[in-house]
Amino acid sequence: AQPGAVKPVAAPMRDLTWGQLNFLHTTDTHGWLGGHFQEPQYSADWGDYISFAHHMRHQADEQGSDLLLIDTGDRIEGNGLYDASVPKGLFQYGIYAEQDVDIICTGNHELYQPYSIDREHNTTVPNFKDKYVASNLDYVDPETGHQYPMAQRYRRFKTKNQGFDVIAMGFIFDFTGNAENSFVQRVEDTVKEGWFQDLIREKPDIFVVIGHVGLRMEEFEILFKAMRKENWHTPIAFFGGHAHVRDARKFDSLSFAMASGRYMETIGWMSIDGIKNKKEKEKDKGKDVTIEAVTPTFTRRYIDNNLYGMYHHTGRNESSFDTEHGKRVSKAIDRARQALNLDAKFGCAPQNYWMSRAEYPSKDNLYTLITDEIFPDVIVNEKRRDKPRVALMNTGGIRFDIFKGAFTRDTTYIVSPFISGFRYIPDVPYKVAQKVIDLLNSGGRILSTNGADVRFMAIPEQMYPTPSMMRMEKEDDPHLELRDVQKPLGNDDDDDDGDDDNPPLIGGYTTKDDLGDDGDDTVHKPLDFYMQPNAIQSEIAFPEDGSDPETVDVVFIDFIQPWIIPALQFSGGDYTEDDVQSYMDGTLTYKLSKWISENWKGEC
Ligand SMILES: Nc1ccn([C@@H]2O[C@H](COP(=O)(O)O)[C@@H](O)[C@H]2O)c(=O)n1
Repeated sequence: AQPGAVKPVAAPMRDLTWGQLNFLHTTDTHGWLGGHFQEPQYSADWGDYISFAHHMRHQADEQGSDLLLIDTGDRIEGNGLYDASVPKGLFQYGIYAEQDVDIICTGNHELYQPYSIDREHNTTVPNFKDKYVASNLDYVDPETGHQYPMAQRYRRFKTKNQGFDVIAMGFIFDFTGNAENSFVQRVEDTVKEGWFQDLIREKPDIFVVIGHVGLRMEEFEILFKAMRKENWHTPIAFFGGHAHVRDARKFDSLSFAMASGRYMETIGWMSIDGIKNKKEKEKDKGKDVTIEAVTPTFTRRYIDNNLYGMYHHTGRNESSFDTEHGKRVSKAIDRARQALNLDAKFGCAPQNYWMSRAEYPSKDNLYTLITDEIFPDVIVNEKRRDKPRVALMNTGGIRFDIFKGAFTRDTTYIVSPFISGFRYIPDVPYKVAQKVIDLLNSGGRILSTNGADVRFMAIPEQMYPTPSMMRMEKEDDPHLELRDVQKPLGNDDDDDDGDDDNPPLIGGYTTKDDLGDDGDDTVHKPLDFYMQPNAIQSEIAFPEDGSDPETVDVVFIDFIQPWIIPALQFSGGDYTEDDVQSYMDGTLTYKLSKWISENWKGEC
């Protein structure tokens, strides 16, 4: 773990089940290679993960099973380690590549900016060579316009110990926000491609389909159906991401999918037993047993990313766990963090502000802080200072909670990593402008049928409800309180009895998935979760007498322009992109850090 990170706490643990073929899975790490400094359960860093994987591979070798490492994208954006350097990712790419990942693919965050697409193409793909798979993603050379696969479309290889014949593919969901030097092919089109149709007729021992795809999105279903149509008997293991949740889904008795959370909080574990290789299948045929009888068994665990759990699962301890390689990488992370001055303090948060652990609006809610205190101060165009305005942003633009205490350079990028700025449409009749926020928050179908799916403004966890989310108590409440749903760890361990042999439960993920509710490796106390709106709004410089203004400036974070224009049109405003202008200089990230340094001056 990094110097200064809180130590993990003891907790009741569930063991890992090993099979013939085993996997460790990371996804949506978003630059959190240093781990979580303030949350004990997620405080291991990338160097620790390297040591952990080393011991787990060793264990696999000893017992003659296999272990493969998977990563399903969104490795960048969301932490100072990536975002604070110029150019972005100066240290991140090299540190990440120290882990020996066996199958790796791309996420949407690698594709938002031309720069990060180029880095993927000229750095990550060469770093991982034949381990990188890009089944529906092309790179487009900006100079020549030449379009070609970002990496190989699939990977076929034999596992080290069991000699399983594996065919692996790597997908990204049908993402449309990618920059022009990339091309994402819709999955429904990829499955019609000749190479795909030929490949799924092959008879490997197992297909491993990885993807930056939420398990409840339709892309994996399309792939599953296309594969099963031509290949009834080969097991398929899916690894997904994007939705930032712990989840597992059973497609049929031979196919299983898991997703492993976000931000280096979770390391996914899947094991498969009962896979038959070619020789065994032939033997069965001799005994007149048909290959239809092959029924693999799948298990899954969501490992909390901390040293307590890593020691537990490897049977090691403080003196026997670290490898030289792991230690070297932890040190490299520390050096990079220092070079980037990530601990530089902008201010002291007077309390915790939660994204979804507190209801919106309420005094502990981070979005309430933004609408009530930050926006009124920072959303100002000096030439239009006195003009009444509504200022809108999407809740998905905020990525993490603010904890009481030091708010650092690192925190700034953790909370607000994007480079989005503010635009506006001047002098919109208020009777038009006032309808926009409701359309963004509840006009889902109206906007979505016009190509602006409002789910994609919200935090990823809310986009595709999982069984955890379904465990709701008040279904018709718009600010739904979910009990027992997965939520990150809290430090509210009020049960603490100080008894280490029987450790008290600490708040954290209590995942429910298609296999049940025993997936988390750490038994947690559940935390509350409140659904948040897709977008939030501040009304600024409105008439003091409480009357409605005639017109307002509609100011919005640039990311939501594709929703704002149709919402205005549905509200009766005849606006197009041509009416949009820049409102002020500076990104949300910059405005936020400036506001904090001016307003949270206390000691911490
Ligand atoms: N410039 C951006 C980019 C993304 N968002 C929000 O993030 C969501 C996607 O998050 P993933 O980590 O799951 O890819 C997206 O739907 C937006 O809500 C943003 O606000 N600004």
